[in-house]
Amino acid sequence: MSGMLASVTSLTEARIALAAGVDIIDLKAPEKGALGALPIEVVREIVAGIDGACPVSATIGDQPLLPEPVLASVLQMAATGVDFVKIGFFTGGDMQATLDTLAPAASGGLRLIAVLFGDRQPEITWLDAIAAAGFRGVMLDTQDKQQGSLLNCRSFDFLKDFVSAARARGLLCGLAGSLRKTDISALLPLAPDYLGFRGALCVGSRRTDRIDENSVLEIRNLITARSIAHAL
Ligand SMILES: O=C[C@H](O)COP(=O)(O)O
Repeated sequence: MSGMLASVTSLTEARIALAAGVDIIDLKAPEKGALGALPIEVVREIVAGIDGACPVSATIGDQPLLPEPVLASVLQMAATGVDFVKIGFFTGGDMQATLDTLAPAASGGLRLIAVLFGDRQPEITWLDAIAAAGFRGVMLDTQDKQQGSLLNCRSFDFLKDFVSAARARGLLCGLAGSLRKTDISALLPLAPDYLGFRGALCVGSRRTDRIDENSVLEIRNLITARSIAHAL
């Protein structure tokens, strides 16, 4: 049964997501990019406000995979008490050197999620190095939010192979990327651990606008209903 991740920008939005029954509350600043980071003090406020009622993840911002800056951002975000720290695999860095630098933090208990971008030609073979570095999970998202849904930029077979490869390596697996409610029926048969949303939850489907409670509930209920139907 797949779960639902909702990306929020404030404690008010986090409480709406919690009340709707989402499975992961994800903290990010959409106006700062694909994985924009919220200010540390806002993250702390939300973590305190949710108070363990639901797993919370947070992004460290759109930054190249450079070992020391990424490690510093990860440690700072982890110190807020979030359950998962999400790291974008942006170009312009050294993926293996960064994974090597993060591995001790992962083995020390930090639950790290690698976010790959379906619109940036990710390689499924990267999952070997991500798993070897001790990451807890992996997501396939999109970087350019103007290019439409994840389904517009990767084939269904690729998504199927990605989810299977993550599962085979013991990695939690999420699919996201400008997903719309009409994408849910197509994606749930792949049985990712969760589907991630921001844009579709927002007023006018504008990811930088506020989330709309009814949209959150509608997508939550669609995922639940379609998962049950698929399981029967
Ligand atoms: O992790 C999930 C992402 O926040 C999804 O955001 P999006 O729907 O704007 O692509």
